[in-house]
Amino acid sequence: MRVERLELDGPMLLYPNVHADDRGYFSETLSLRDRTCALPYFVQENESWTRRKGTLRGLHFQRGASAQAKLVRCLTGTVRDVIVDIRAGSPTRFRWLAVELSAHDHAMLFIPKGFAHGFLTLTDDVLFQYKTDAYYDPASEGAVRWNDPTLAVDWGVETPILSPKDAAAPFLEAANLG
Ligand SMILES: Cc1cn([C@H]2C[C@H](O)[C@@H](COP(=O)(O)OP(=O)(O)O[C@H]3O[C@@H](C)C(=O)[C@@H](O)[C@H]3O)O2)c(=O)[nH]c1=O
Repeated sequence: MRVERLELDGPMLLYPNVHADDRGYFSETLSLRDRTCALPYFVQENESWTRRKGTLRGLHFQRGASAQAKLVRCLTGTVRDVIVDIRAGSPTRFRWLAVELSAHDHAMLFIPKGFAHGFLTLTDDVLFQYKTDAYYDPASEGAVRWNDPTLAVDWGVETPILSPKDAAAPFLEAANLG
């Protein structure tokens, strides 16, 4: 596993070893005995499929004791993945970063607790997988509007396809960050 630190403290890009041969490849995408970097114990694995390029899911988080660290990756297609530091007291609070994740480069993004997360599909047919270290808890779900002017995330699109819930998400000043 190769680890690439990012400009915010905590998130990491992880590149598992890939054993290629004539048939294709084999890769251990997660092993609890790999001590290359400290990862939490993941209790839930999620998968979402997105039909259309230009679809945006986010920016989402869970509050308090239900806060989730996530390990995310693309199984088919490519996304622009965005995380926003919403950690109380963090010197980089409200800074965001974006990385491209694609099925081709095998990259996984580790997102610690205390980050809001979203992604924009850059291709049709995106299969996205993520593990979380806390269970889904609808009562503690939070969101910030994708185009919040204070955050000013550069998504590279003006009119993404959104769920009704994400289209109506609160702006940062009204959001309950927990
Ligand atoms: C997140 C989640 C949703 N659901 C249900 C609720 C709802 O009926 C349906 C779709 O939920 P959503 O519209 O919230 O799905 P989606 O917009 O894809 O939400 C996801 O977005 C990305 C960016 C994340 O980081 C995830 O943590 C999650 O918030 O799935 C679960 O059953 N378990 C879960 O863990």
